[in-house]
Amino acid sequence: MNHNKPNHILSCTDLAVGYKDKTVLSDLTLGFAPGQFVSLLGPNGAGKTTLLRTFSRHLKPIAGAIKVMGRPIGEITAMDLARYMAVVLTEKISPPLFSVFEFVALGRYPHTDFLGQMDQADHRAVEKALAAVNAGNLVHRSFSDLSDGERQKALVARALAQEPQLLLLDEPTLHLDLKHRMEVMSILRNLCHSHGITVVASLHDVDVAAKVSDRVALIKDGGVSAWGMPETVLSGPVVADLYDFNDARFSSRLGGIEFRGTGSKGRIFVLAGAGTGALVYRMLIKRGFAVSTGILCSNDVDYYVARCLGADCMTQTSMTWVNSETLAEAGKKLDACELVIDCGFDNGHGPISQGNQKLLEMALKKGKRVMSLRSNGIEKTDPDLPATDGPIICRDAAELLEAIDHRAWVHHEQKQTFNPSPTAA
Ligand SMILES: Nc1ncnc2c1ncn2[C@@H]1O[C@H](COP(=O)(O)OP(=O)(O)OP(=O)(O)O)[C@@H](O)[C@H]1O
Repeated sequence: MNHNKPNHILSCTDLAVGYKDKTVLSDLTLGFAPGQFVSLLGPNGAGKTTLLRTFSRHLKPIAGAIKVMGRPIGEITAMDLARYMAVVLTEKISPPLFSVFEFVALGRYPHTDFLGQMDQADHRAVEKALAAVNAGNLVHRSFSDLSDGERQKALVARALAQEPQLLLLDEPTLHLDLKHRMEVMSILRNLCHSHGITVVASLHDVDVAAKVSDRVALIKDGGVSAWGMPETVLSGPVVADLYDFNDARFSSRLGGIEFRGTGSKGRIFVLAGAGTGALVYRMLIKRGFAVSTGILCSNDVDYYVARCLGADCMTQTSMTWVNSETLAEAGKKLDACELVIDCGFDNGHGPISQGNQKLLEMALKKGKRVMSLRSNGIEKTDPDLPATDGPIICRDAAELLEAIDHRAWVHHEQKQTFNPSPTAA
C-alpha cells in the first residue's frame, strides 16, 4: 500500500476488541476513507466505546490489525499518532483554572517544541479551532464554568487544534439540548466536507446519523451486523431489529421515527392524501386509536407515515382509477370504524381523489359519523345523498381533537358545525 496516499485513513482487519476476560466485538473488517463521516450505531453496551478506545490505542486489540494512514497502529509513535488522530471521549474532565484558550491550546502538543512553547502559528491554530466550532466568544472564559454544550465545543476545538486527519468521538452530543446537538453535528459534518477530516462517532440518534453520515456501522451481538451508506443500510425493520423495538418504526424516506400506539380506544377511518393525513394519523395514534386509511397513492407522504405508524392502509398507484372492488373493500373497512375523518384531501379530478370523494359520500350515505376538516363543507356529487347527513365540520386540528376527546360524534345528530368550548386551544 502507498503510505503517502492511503485509501483509508483508518482500517481494521479481523479485529477483535474487548477486555481481559471478555471479547466484546470480533471479526471486524472496516475501512474509513478521507473526509467521510462514519457513525457507529447500536444499543447500549453493544461495544461502540470499546471499539473507539481500541482505535485510539487506549485499549489493545484482542486480535487482528488496525492501520492508521496505511501504517500498523503499533508502529506509529505517540507523537505521530497525535498528529493524525484526535479523540473526544465521554469522560468528564475538569482542568482547574484553565481558560478555554489554554484548554484548547493543550491540543497543540504534537506540534510545539519539547518545552511546549507556542509560537504565533500555534496561537492561530487555537483560534482557528475555536472558530471552527463557533466558540470564538468563549476564548477568555474559565473552562470549568462552561455549560455542557459549550464544554463539548471546547473539547472538539481542542481535538481540532491537533490538526488531525481523523477525529474519533464517543457520543459527541451527550447531554446537549437540541440546538447544541444540531450545531455540533453540523460542525462535525462541515469538518468532513470542508476540511477533509474523517469523523468516526458513536451516536444514539439514528435519524440524525442517517442525515449526516456517509457510512454507518450497525453494532450488535458481538459484531458489525451491517455496514454501508445509511441510505441503503437503515431500513425500518433493520433499525427495529438493531434496537429491539416493536412500538416504533424508523422510516428512511421520512428520515425519522414514528411511535405506534395501542389502538385500544377504537378504530377510526381517515380519508386523506397529499400530506393532509400525516398529522391526523399521529394525533389519533398518540391518543390510543387504531387507524384505517385510504385510498392513498403509493408515493404519497401520507402513505409512508400511515405505514410507519402501523395503520391499516389501502393504496394504489396514481395512474389508476379506483375500481368498484377497491371501493367495496374500503366500504367494508369504513363499516368496521366508529368514526370517519375527512382530512380535506384535494377532491379534484385525479383518479384517486375521485375515488376518495365517492368513499366520503359512501360514508355519509351509510350514516357513518363523519368529521371533516374541509372548512367550506363537503361538496356532494351524488344527488341521492340526503341533505340531513351532515358531517361535523372542524376548522382545524385543535377543534378536531376536542371533538374526538368529547366523542362528539356519539351525541351529534345533524349539526353542520362542531362548536368548540371557549377554552378550546
Ligand atoms: N473496563 C471494562 N471491563 C470489562 N467490561 C467492560 C469495561 N468497559 C465496558 N465493558 C463492557 O463492554 C461491553 C461494551 O461496552 P461499551 O461501553 O463499549 O458499549 P457502548 O456500545 O459504548 O454502550 P453505550 O451506548 O451504553 O455507551 C459492555 O458489556 C460493558 O459492560
